[in-house]
Amino acid sequence: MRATRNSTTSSVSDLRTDTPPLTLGAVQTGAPASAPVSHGLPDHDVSAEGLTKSFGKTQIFSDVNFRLVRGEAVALVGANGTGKSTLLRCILGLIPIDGGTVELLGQDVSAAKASQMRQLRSKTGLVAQKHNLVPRLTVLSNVLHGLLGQQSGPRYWSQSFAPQAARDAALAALDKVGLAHLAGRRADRLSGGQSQRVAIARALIAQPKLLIADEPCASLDPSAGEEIMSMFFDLVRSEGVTVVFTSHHIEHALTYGDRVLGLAEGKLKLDATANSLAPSDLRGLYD
Ligand SMILES: Nc1ncnc2c1ncn2[C@@H]1O[C@H](COP(=O)(O)OP(=O)(O)OP(=O)(O)O)[C@@H](O)[C@H]1O
Repeated sequence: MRATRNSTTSSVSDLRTDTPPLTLGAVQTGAPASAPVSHGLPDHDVSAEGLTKSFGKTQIFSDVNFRLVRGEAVALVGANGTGKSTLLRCILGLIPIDGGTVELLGQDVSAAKASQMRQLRSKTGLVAQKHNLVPRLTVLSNVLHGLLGQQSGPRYWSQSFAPQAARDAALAALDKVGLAHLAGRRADRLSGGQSQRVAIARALIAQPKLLIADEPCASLDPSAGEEIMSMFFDLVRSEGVTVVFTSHHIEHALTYGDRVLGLAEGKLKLDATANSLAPSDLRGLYD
């Protein structure tokens, strides 16, 4: 837990007024445009410049700009329907964008060929609110599914046929989430919290560079949700994975995020380090 928070940052409770965006640009922690590169690779895993997205005639957001530094955990917050999931889908190249650019792991997503997108997806993982496990398959087989982006063919994800190395990796991933003892259980015999742990193991087995977590504990009761959040962030931090997560809990955003991005009224209204914010600074974003 973060010990103290400085609440000197202006409040966002006035987001519905015409006041300028709270801190956008002022406390930006992402790498600046001219940031040096190390080993020929950019030191950010995701960047968006002038990102604009509409569905039909409805503009969801426009001119969104940010950079996510490698290894940081970024909370994406905003009221229902402000476009958080849409932004995550744009980052992953799952839906076309209408303006600007998104760079994912050094690749312009809009310009990527299908083979490049496959490669990118094998380096990214998704943990969603609904865990989407295959109910009739074992826990181990479900975790092996996480290798699908890297290996083709059913042999790599069937518990019976997967190579020993893949099964060992799946067991190791299950061990990390405390569920190795349930490897042989059918997924539909798990509790909600256990299912989400399996989903996390499935995302981690591929050793992703970037993990997107869309409300990872929204379907769980508060105590299971706390356990999942704490375990998930311990794991991703120990493995140095860059994470973008959405949450409707202000405390989760501030506790688990290094940085908070806030969407409101079709704009990125907030980009600030978590330890510069107090809960009251975020309340306006959730209204
Ligand atoms: N495929 C789509 N076609 C048309 N409209 C869409 C589509 N996907 C999302 N929308 C609309 O875009 C807006 C943003 O949706 P999105 O799911 O990104 O919001 P959100 O901030 O993630 O919401 P929540 O917090 O409730 O999950 C909503 O008005 C939604 O109805």
